[in-house]
Amino acid sequence: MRRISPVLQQDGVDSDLISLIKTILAACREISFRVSQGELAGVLGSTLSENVQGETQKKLDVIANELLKEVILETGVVKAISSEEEDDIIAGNPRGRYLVTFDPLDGSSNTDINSLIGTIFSILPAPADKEADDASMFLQPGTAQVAAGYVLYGPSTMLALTTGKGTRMYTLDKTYGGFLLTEDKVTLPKYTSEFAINMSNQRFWQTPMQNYIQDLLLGKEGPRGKNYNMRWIAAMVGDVHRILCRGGIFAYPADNKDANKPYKLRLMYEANPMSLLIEQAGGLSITGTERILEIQPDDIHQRVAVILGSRHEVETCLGYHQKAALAQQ
Ligand SMILES: O=P(O)(O)OC[C@H]1O[C@](O)(COP(=O)(O)O)[C@@H](O)[C@@H]1O
Ligand SMILES: [Mg+2]
Ligand SMILES: [Mg+2]
Repeated sequence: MRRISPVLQQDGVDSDLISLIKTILAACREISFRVSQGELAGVLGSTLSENVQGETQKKLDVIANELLKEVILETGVVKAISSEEEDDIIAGNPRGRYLVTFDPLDGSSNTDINSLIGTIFSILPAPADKEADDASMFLQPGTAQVAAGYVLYGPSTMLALTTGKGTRMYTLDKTYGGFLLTEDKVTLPKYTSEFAINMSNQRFWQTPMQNYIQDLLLGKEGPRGKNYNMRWIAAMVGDVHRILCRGGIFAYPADNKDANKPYKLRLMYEANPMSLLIEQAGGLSITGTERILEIQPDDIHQRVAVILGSRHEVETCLGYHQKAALAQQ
C-alpha cells in the first residue's frame, strides 16, 4: 500500500505543500490518539468558554485547535491560519506561500458519546502583496483551494484528501504511524435513495426544501417513484464520509429557527473543503441557488446553506429551488 508523499509527488504537488499536508496529518494523528483514549485522556466534556460563534467549546475542540495551530505555524510555509475556534486570523511567516483554514473538531456534540468526529482543513494560496495579519487574504472562493481534506476519527482513522486531481482516501496504520492509500479514486454514484438532514428543523425550512423532502418521504407512491432511507450522524464529517463511500445527499438548509442565524455550517471551515472533496469525486455542492465553490466570501466566519452529494439528487433539489424562484417572479 502506498504512502501519501509518493502519491502527491506523482500528482505533481509542490514539495512545500506536501510537507504542509503531512504536518497537518501529524497533528491529526495526535488528535486521533487522544480521541481514542476517551475519558482516560481527560479530553471529554465542556470548557467554560464560548467560541466566536457563541457555542460552548468542548475540551477536545480546544486541544485540537491548539495542536493544529502550533504545528502549522511551525512549518514556515504558512502566512496565516484561520480557525473556527479563533476570533481572528493568526499571522505566520510573512513570506509563507499558503493559508490554512480548519474546523479542528467537527461534530463536537458527538465527543461525549464516543461517536464520529473529525478534523476538516482547507489550504489556499497566500497573496504575496498582503500583510500576514490581513484577514482579507482569506476571502477567496472555494475554487481557489489548492488542497482540502478531513480526518475522520472513527473505528479506524481515515483521511479524505484532494489536491484537485480527484479525491482519495487513506487509512491510518497505527502500527506504522502513517496514512496508507486505501481508495485511489473515490467516485460518487450519480443516483441515490439516501438523504441526510436534521428533520427536527423541518417546520423552519423554506418552501422549496419543505417540498423536496416531502416528496422524498412520499416514497414509491410519490413523484420520485422510489423509497428513500435517512441517516443523520450529527457530524458533517461523518455524513460526508458516508456519501463519499456510497452516495447520498446531505443538506443543512436555511431555516428561520433563529432570525439572526439562518445557516449553521461555515463556508471556510466546512462547506468549501467538503464541496471540493465532493465535486472532485463527481458530486455537486450548492446552497440551493448557487455553487458553493464559487461564493465570494465576505467574512472568514461566514455561514451558508449546504446541499451536497450525488449529482442527480442535488440537481433535483436545485430544481425545486428554481421552480420556487420562477413562481415568485
Ligand atoms: O445539531 P445538528 O442540527 O444535528 O447539527 C449538526 C451539524 O453541526 C455540526 O456539528 C457543526 O460542526 P461543529 O461541531 O464543528 O460545530 C456539523 O458537523 C453537523 O452536520
Ligand atoms: Mg464543524
Ligand atoms: Mg468544530
